[in-house]
Amino acid sequence: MTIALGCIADDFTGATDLASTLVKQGMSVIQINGIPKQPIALNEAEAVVIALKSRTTPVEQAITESLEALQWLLNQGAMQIFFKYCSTFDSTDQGNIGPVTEALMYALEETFTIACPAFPTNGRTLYQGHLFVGNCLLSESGMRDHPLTPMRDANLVSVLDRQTKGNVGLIPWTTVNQGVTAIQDAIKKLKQDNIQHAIVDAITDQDLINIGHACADLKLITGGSGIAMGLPDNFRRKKSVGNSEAHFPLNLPGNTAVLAGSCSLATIEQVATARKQWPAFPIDAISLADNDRLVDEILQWSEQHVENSPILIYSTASATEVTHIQSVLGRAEAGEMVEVAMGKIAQGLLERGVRKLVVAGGETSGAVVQALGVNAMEIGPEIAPGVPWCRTLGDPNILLALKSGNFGDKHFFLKAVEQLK
Ligand SMILES: Nc1ncnc2c1ncn2[C@@H]1O[C@H](COP(=O)(O)OP(=O)(O)OP(=O)(O)O)[C@@H](O)[C@H]1O
Ligand SMILES: O=C(O)[C@@H](O)C(=O)CO
Repeated sequence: MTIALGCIADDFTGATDLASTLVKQGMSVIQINGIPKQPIALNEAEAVVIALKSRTTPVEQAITESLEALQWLLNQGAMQIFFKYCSTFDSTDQGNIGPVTEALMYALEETFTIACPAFPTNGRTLYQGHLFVGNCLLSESGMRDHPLTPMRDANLVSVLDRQTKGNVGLIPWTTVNQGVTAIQDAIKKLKQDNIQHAIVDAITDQDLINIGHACADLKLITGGSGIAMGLPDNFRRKKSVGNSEAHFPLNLPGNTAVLAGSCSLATIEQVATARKQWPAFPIDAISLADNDRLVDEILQWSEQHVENSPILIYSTASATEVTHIQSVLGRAEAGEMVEVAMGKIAQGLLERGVRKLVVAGGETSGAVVQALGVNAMEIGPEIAPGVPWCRTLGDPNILLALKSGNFGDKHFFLKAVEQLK
């Protein structure tokens, strides 16, 4: 059995977001964390999402890993490749979206692709090439102050142009709104005009479905999870996928914990709400650098509470606090240090009987999933748009919810735990 769609996600929360979108559209999907080192039972999966932690790694490393993932997916028979990045286009002028896209295009001998991060259900829309988050431009949203990829330009044609060797064009909403044939004609015209990348406007789910249908014959599609909504239909038309429903019970015995390493605005609110209900431990990043016993202290603290209640452990801090911490420790160093600590805390929590774990933040989720050695997961019920519960395949046997920093309303952590009852 070969797979139909092969996906490469540049972070772990993004991967579950995409996998959940495909599952909701009736595809059977497995998420694999990292490039598989051994054969993995694909259990008749129609799509595989390989989760990488390549959003903020050095460009060359992101390219190498993405190409390895590509080769693995092609070896499984993938007929189309999807490169998933963040709905807020998280990247820097050096990359990694542009360089990874171009490396994948070269390897696939493809001369054209689209870039569409829109995700209207979560407030990300694209108009005239400009990305909006809710009612403000990306550059005026909380993403302005992201700890690793501050986004200060909302014009994605310019942003992508700075990251690519090829030429970047636009398929505007006036075209997208005319439907599939108009989008296909625009793609033909852009190709004739020697354009290699098109930012594609999208405001509604119907726009995304039409764009997905119009791109049935592209070897590579890039974007957020929204654009994947139309893809299962393309394969269904070719009779290469069926209509599956993913369900598994959320009744695993064991303790429950939430680890938040995201400093995004939605997570800040979610932490503020949950800490009023549950025992909570704030991690001070500067103390983490000074005190090499802090992780052990946190785990000792967890032992006093975790049998009786879900617990929350968070490094989440405001933009002002993060700026201060980064001025003391360095941007990358602070991020890395908190991620390593979160990985060790997650390992310690599993040793203390935690079997249900919510993690907030893509980089944080990557660090935690890698520390726990979770190789693959299947996708279960959604807690909020873009965030499903997942069940690990193999050891350790746990339930995981990997939440993108800015997803979910302020009750998200409480809702996630409520679903376990
Ligand atoms: N208090 C802090 N000070 C400085 N850096 C921090 C702090 N807390 C967390 N970090 C780092 O900030 C980064 C947050 O990125 P992460 O991807 O986990 O969250 P996010 O960007 O909000 O989520 P997503 O990528 O899903 O949108 C991580 O590298 C994390 O270690
Ligand atoms: O697209 C999104 O916003 C998310 O899936 C994500 O990638 C956050 O890291």
